[in-house]
Amino acid sequence: MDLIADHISHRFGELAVLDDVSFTVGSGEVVAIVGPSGCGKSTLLSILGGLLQPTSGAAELRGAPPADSLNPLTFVFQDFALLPWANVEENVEFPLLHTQLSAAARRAQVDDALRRTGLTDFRKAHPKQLSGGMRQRVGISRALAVKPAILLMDEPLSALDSQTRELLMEDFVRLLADGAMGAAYVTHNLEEAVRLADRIVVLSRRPGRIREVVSISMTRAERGEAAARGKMLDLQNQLWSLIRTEAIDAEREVQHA
Ligand SMILES: Nc1ncnc2c1ncn2[C@@H]1O[C@H](COP(=O)(O)OP(=O)(O)OP(=O)(O)O)[C@@H](O)[C@H]1O
Repeated sequence: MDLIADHISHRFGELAVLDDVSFTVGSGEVVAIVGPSGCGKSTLLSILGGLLQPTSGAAELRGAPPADSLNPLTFVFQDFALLPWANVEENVEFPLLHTQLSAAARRAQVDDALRRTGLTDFRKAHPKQLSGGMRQRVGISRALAVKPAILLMDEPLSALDSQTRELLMEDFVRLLADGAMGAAYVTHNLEEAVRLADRIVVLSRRPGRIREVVSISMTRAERGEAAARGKMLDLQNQLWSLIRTEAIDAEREVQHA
């Protein structure tokens, strides 16, 4: 199943936020979306997920979803968005409650999602008992429970310290390895983009237009190897050189606002 951004433009009143953005997230593909602060990345993700109607253009899904998918597009949020009063398994089961699934089928799906994120032993814990990294694993597990075709991730690791972020990136590499699930991945962090994405959409400052689409030819497994470090840094520098001037302008604009 493909997710298509088809000539998307968006305004909030007078404020032009996105300008004619088109790209495709192919089946099993990870597309990172990077760009200066305020260039419209989160707005674009909301449009892709159907939460917001663009001023013009459209977000479209093409092709059949996986047979057992309850929700082909599923969000993973920066702040985890967990229910504080519910334990881990209840949080993961939550999106399944109003589906046709039997209690036994729900249980099987929750068990599978918990296993894939290493949370089986934490199923009775409450969010406040968990570290930030484990909370985000619950957020990811909840997304996996509906068997999505494409994850929509908005800065999923930015609330985490650098070591936890590294571990979660390894989790993502593992979860994405079989190519069954794709992702649109909004991030400020160019290391995450280079490590996880097949292609990186670089937006200009607001109104966000596509400046460039950078393809990463190495496999994700290769990128984790020490020998790839130099190449990875080159790619990050290439991205930073595309963004830097506009990031400075965007920062000044925010400070003067
Ligand atoms: N609901 C809204 N109403 C009005 N303006 C909005 C709304 N949501 C976002 N904006 C504005 O639209 C612009 C783009 O916001 P958005 O959050 O999409 O950018 P971003 O690239 O994700 O930002 P950041 O990099 O800081 O996370 C910003 O100027 C923001 O203030």
